[in-house]
Amino acid sequence: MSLSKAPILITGASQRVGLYCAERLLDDGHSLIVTYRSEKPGLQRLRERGALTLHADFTGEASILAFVEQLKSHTDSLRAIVHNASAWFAEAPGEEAAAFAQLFTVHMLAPYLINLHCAELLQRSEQADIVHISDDVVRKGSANRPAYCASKAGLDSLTQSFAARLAPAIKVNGIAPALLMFNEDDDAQYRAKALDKSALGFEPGPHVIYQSLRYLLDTPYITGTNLTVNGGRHLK
Ligand SMILES: NC(=O)C1=CN([C@@H]2O[C@H](COP(=O)(O)OP(=O)(O)OC[C@H]3O[C@@H](n4cnc5c(N)ncnc54)[C@H](OP(=O)(O)O)[C@@H]3O)[C@@H](O)[C@H]2O)C=CC1
Ligand SMILES: Nc1nc2c(c(=O)[nH]1)N=C([C@H](O)[C@@H](O)CO)CN2
Repeated sequence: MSLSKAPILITGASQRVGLYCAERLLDDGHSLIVTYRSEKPGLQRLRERGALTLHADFTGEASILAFVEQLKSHTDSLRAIVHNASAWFAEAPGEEAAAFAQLFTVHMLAPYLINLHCAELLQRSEQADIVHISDDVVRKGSANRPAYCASKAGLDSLTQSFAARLAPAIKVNGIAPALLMFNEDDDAQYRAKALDKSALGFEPGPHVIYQSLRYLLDTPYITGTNLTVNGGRHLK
């Protein structure tokens, strides 16, 4: 499938924030390519709306580079890359190294290799952006999920490095959310505790990430920046 104008690529867009932003970008008239790891109901709607859905499980260098080759067989340019794919879990006792490797791969190695190998596609677009979806938790660290937090901290470093390396043709920025959307299995106690951590105290939902993404895509003079979208967690 060859796409007309330079598409936007969002990784991990089969559900939740990625799926929501994909729908909004289609509403805005963008061509869209999304990656998914497992087939989910929302993907069919994206396909019906003309998005190209590519399967990708970022498990290591080979699978990441295989995805890049698959992507390049469908398009020779990109308007933007949104690195949204992510895993969020605490390392299980005895499985710490495997967990760290998995989180490093999805949050750092995949954005790193995709940016390196797809910069040429972005350079063919008049406006070009890379957006890394990070996490406000990097600000203070995480006792419960140190490996997750470290991998997101590494992603923040990549934001600055690629911003310096790819300027002026490509802007590179991050978005650092705190609580956006609860997961189904989050109980009432967890939800109350999480809401109490921010000054604004509510679950914002995925629209605040779309608003942040729209701002970064539309503003020509921002690069190397990490937008904090945390409801004022740093105030408490
Ligand atoms: N939700 C929240 O409250 C917050 C989210 N964030 C960040 O915002 C972004 C979106 O969050 P959310 O929508 O909750 O994300 P999800 O937890 O729903 O994960 C997004 C997608 O990433 C995919 N994924 C996971 N591992 C891999 C992998 N190895 N290779 C390819 N794809 C993979 C998942 O695929 P599959 O469906 O197969 O599991 C999933 O569909 C993430 O980067 C997250 O870290 C930050 C702070 C708070
Ligand atoms: N990939 C994911 N990352 C994160 C998630 C999630 O569901 N998937 N959720 C959070 C929490 O909402 C946290 O911000 C508040 O407890 C963090 N990252």
